[in-house]
Amino acid sequence: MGIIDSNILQKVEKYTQLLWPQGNPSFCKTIQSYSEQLSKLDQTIRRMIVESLGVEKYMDEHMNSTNYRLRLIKYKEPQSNETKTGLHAHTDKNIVTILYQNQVKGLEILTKDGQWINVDPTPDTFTIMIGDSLHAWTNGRIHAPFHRVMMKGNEARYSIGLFTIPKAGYMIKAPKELVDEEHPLLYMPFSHLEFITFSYTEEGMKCESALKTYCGV
Ligand SMILES: O=C(O)CCC(=O)C(=O)O
Ligand SMILES: [Fe+2]
Repeated sequence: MGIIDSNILQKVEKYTQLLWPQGNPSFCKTIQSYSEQLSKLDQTIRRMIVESLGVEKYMDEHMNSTNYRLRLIKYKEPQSNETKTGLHAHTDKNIVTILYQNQVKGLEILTKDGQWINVDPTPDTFTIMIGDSLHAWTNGRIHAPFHRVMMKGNEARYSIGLFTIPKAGYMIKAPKELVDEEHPLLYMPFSHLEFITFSYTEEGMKCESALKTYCGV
């Protein structure tokens, strides 16, 4: 289930009507309040990234270039001793993803030296993932990791992801201050929507990095 603009109550109410035509105020309030609070965490993280790269002059442009989408996901228990893939290995295509989950393990991240490691968050932990669009905007300074969900055992896994997404029409382009001889431009400017569309094509799905294939220099 995916809710666009989940930090805006009217948008959540409109979506909720599809599931509960008579309305569900408690669901709406919970979703909106969760999204609003985590959007502040997202903004803190992005401000820290922009500052740490010394490109504060792009702060407003960057902060105003995004929307939020909330996704609620259920991974069924395999009900056998075999490990089953819940979600194939991928990089997120957006800016930042903030994940929260129940206490059923399954999320794995590929380290830069090629090892799959388990993510095992405590109930008071969020997992923050950088997506391809922020990786490209920082001209590769920040890594967007491959991750996947592997299910075993007999309990379902639930996760909730808040995805920060570039607004339609916004062109993702690394600030010129992040491009120099030591750091040549890695990706041509691109539209997130067009990149997503490419990533779902046969070519986009079979290449190792949809981002590199789509707009790599
Ligand atoms: O369920 C999770 O923990 C990961 C979800 C995820 O990677 C995604 O939706 O892109
Ligand atoms: Fe993901």
